[in-house]
Amino acid sequence: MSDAETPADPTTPVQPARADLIQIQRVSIRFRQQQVLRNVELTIRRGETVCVIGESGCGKTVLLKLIIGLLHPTSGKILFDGADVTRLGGKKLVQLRLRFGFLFQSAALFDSLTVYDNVAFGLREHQVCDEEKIRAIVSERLLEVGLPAGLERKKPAELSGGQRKRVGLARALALDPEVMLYDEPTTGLDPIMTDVINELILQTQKSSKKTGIVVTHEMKTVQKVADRVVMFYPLTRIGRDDSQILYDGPPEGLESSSDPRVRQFVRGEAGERLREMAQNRGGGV
Ligand SMILES: Nc1ncnc2c1ncn2[C@@H]1O[C@H](COP(=O)(O)OP(=O)(O)OP(=O)(O)O)[C@@H](O)[C@H]1O
Repeated sequence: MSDAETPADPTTPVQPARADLIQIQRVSIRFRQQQVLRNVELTIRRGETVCVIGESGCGKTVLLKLIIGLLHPTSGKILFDGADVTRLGGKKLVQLRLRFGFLFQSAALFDSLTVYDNVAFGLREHQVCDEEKIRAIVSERLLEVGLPAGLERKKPAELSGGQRKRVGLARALALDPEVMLYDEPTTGLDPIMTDVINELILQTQKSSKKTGIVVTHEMKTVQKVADRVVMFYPLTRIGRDDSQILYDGPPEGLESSSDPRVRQFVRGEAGERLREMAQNRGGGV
């Protein structure tokens, strides 16, 4: 009998929900010669929405993939609700991933399936309910993300970028996950649609008290949805003993951070990078 089938022992007191939902403990990852993360320590608490920011290539997406066991750390541990993700495989890993919803940069929809079938995909795959219930859930989720009726028969190629993101969000929410992972959810959208997606993320997080991790380059997204912001820095730019996390705190504190690298990043000031590029070319700015 698997753990999942073991009947609950009524004499065992119910464990209170663990406040520290995701614990990243001294995690490092290297791809061949390239070290991307080094001794990262980070705890995500249940119910909070954490925005992860940082320069392109500093390892934000790698971090999300480590959390759901798509990548394995070279060293260190990742605990989800007390279970060591790095040791899970097979059925247990599938069960773990069911507790997560993902909205990827590209929305990652199946091109050959209709909007309806895309949103229904996970529910059918994991046989969580019958078709009648699936129909009700799909309609509810599409309504939640503000997509008009009739759109469910279309294919992804017939949708705008913003509509595709919303279908991706509806699909991610279909299984009512505990944790939502968003990887650059507003990239490529116009400012209005960006705000629509930000608002949907905010509503999702607040109404169902989900835990959320949002990888983003958009400071408006950060200001709107984050309870907490974590800023990573590329390993190539820091010393051997320096922490890769430059900032961990509330969004309001970013602008006044004591670290000039944080202030420059959030203001989008390229000063240091321009000087480096000029130096590499052998000239001044
Ligand atoms: N599976 C992989 N194999 C080899 N290298 C990888 C793999 N996945 C990521 N990398 C490398 O790890 C580094 C960090 O990648 P990652 O996608 O996490 O960056 P990021 O911070 O999300 O960047 P961006 O903001 O541009 O999306 C990159 O240099 C990338 O080439």
